[in-house]
Amino acid sequence: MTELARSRGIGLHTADEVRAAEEPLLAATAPGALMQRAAAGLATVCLRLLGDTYGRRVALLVGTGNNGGDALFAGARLAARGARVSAVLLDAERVHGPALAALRRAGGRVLPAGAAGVEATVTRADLVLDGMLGIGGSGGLRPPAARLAGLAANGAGITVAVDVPSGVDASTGAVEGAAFPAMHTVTFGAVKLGLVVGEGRSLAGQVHLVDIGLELPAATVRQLADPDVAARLEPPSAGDDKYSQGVVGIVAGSSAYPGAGVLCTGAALRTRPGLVRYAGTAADGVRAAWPEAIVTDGRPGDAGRVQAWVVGPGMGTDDAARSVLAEVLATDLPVLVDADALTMLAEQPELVRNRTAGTLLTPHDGEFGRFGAGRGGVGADRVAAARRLAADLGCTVLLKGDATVVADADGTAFVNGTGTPWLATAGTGDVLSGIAGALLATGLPAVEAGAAAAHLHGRAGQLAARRGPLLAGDLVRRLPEAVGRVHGPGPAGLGDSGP
Ligand SMILES: NC(=O)C1=CN([C@@H]2O[C@H](COP(=O)(O)OP(=O)(O)OC[C@H]3O[C@@H](n4cnc5c(N)ncnc54)[C@H](O)[C@@H]3O)[C@@H](O)[C@H]2O)[C@@H](O)CC1
Ligand SMILES: [K+]
Repeated sequence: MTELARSRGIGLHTADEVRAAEEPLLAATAPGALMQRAAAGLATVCLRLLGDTYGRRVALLVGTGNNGGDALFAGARLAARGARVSAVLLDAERVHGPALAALRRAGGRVLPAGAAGVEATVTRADLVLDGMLGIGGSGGLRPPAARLAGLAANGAGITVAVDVPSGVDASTGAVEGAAFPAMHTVTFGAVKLGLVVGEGRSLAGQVHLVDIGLELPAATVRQLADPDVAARLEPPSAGDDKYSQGVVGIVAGSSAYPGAGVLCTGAALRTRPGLVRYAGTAADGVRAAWPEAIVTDGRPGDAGRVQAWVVGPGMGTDDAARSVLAEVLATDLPVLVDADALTMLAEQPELVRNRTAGTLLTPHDGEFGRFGAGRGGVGADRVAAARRLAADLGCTVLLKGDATVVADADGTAFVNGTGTPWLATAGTGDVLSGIAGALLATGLPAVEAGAAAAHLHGRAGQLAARRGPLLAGDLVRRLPEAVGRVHGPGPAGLGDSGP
């Protein structure tokens, strides 16, 4: 197996996939065995978070399904270790019977959601365990559940979600109304896609995966961690020369606004310094900033041989820009299309429909909405949105966001884990394009180049933000460190494990 095939990243799964995988396992194991595995893993994480358990107050928010059962069985384990555990039942008539009995046997207290002492119980708890809704939840939280989520948010305790924060769609990360704000989510059998994308990402906090023996199908959506990105970013070998590491050509910026050209070219150089070419009207600015680049103020065809193109950031949308875009897309080379080039492409999508080489589109939500398949906006299911546009155009779409999504026309997708809110700054998109273009030129498939670039970009953002507010230029300066970081010995966890 190649290094790349081994480094496939962490699989992300939908609620339906998890339910389908549970069925045969439930049939093959003793009744209740899976729930005990889940509860044991859950209790272990809670014990670790609590530190000293004896006498600590734990509130369980208990819904009507198996998610509530997990919380109750875990609560019984914590009570057996000396914690003072109270279970708040959303519906006392519909609750997992054996789990409730186990909590009672262990000395736990039980009260209905409407009881007078609920507010104090939840807000003063050292740890609040959210077992209201798991993968069986749908739609927004109903009022009693929404109220409990609000109390937990205002309380002082550590908030821990069981499997998925209640109110978050486990498959999409969408939230309708209120949701439980978890500092930690203990999830069973597989990392649910909704924990790492959309609103679910920030509501899930740190994700802990408990193995309960599920055998899942190969994931169609994955998240790269540092070692996976390192495998896609081979250092040059002894036989390499400046041409053999992948040469990217950049068309970005303009004479009036050279910044995008400078940032994009710099990012490409700092990612893959072998050789970067630039062609466009920001030539003077790029030459002054990056003497290492080979620069022409002519057309792309005058730039010399490249293995991939980046076209778009700050290039304008006039007739000259349109003809440059058409020239680049008429090549049989991989092309990254960003910013102004996306605006032009949305009016002429036929320019990419029949391309045979990889085409990577990198829209933000506004640019996404300009395409036919993007009308109506991105919506709450960001992975589905990226897949829709990719399938419509027969290309690869990198949809920027808090958790950037990269999707291929065949449905293969990645969700990035390293994004930081600091990246919402002018010029950071130009940097991302430079990184992804440099990786495209190494021969990586567009979806992989996009995913690895988003990861590196986020890492550079995390590193730069440690010193305070970041500018796009700081990202370029931090790129060598980000590359070093992914090659380092860090643990192979979810991609957001920090700088
Ligand atoms: N199937 C299994 O063997 C295992 C399941 N596990 C747990 O079971 C969970 C799934 O259990 P369930 O399928 O029982 O489903 P849930 O426990 O997620 O919730 C289902 C219940 O919630 C109610 N509900 C749905 N939407 C609601 C809303 N918006 N507001 C209020 N109530 C709502 C439904 O009426 C139903 O009674 C998993 O997330 C996991 O925590 C784990 O114990 C591992 C093993
Ligand atoms: K939950």
